[in-house]
Amino acid sequence: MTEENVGAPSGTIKVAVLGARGRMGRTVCAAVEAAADLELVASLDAGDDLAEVARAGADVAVDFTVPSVTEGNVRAMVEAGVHTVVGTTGWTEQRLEDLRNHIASTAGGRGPVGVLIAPNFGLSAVLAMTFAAKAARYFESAEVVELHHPGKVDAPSGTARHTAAAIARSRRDAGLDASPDATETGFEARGADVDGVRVHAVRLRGLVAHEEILFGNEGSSS
Ligand SMILES: NC(=O)C1=CN([C@@H]2O[C@H](COP(=O)(O)OP(=O)(O)OC[C@H]3O[C@@H](n4cnc5c(N)ncnc54)[C@H](O)[C@@H]3O)[C@@H](O)[C@H]2O)C=CC1
Ligand SMILES: O=C(O)C1=N[C@H](C(=O)O)C[C@H](O)C1
Repeated sequence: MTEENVGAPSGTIKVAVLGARGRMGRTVCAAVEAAADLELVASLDAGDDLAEVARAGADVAVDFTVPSVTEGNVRAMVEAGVHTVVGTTGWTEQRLEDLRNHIASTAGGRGPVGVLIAPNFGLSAVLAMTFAAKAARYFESAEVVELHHPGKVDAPSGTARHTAAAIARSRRDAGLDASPDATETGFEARGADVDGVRVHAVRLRGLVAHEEILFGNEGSSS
């Protein structure tokens, strides 16, 4: 075995895609079909039978569906012993905790099951979240603005929620107080409160996905 293929899978990985007719699902199907070491064995969308994933012998399922169904899908995959990668947003801390408990209490006939849930796989988004968490401790004020296409069903975006939660954690660890805010009326114009960080969601035809992370101190904002 050469150094390059240490840890590489010994054979082709069989992949099922849930939400296969959607924007991301179609992209994932195309990427799987283009990869030499992956095989697309099932492409499911709304109304299809999830049991097809196990019947097709999938090793891994990729879920890009909608927030209202993703948790049920993942539970079904865990019960079928299929590892799952989830890009679908809408997960809350409570839903994640419930899923952890479900995984722990489900004896998978095919051994331990891994589940990866990420609201964004984009390099720029992951770096932005990392840098935001680092910067947060140095600023009195922090707010997040996300801008998306009008077909998006959840608000704020999963990425914005994740960003705000990371900023909030960093502020707590640094012992910072709440961001200053003298608002007395019109709270509905101040965005969602995610762990004490205000998050604003814009929906505009022509946009795809953007995020702005704003920090401010007296005399210095970015
Ligand atoms: N993690 C990431 O990097 C990214 C995450 N997303 C998230 O992924 C999700 C999907 O986004 P899009 O592809 O743009 O949405 P979309 O609306 O284009 O596709 C969703 C698909 O799921 C299908 N679906 C609905 N119920 C289903 C069920 N019970 N079983 C199987 N399929 C079902 C729909 O028919 C549709 O084809 C959203 O939550 C979005 O926020 C989107 C882009 C990147
Ligand atoms: O629905 C989308 O389009 C996107 N959703 C994800 C999110 O909610 O963060 C990721 C990206 O913003 C695109």
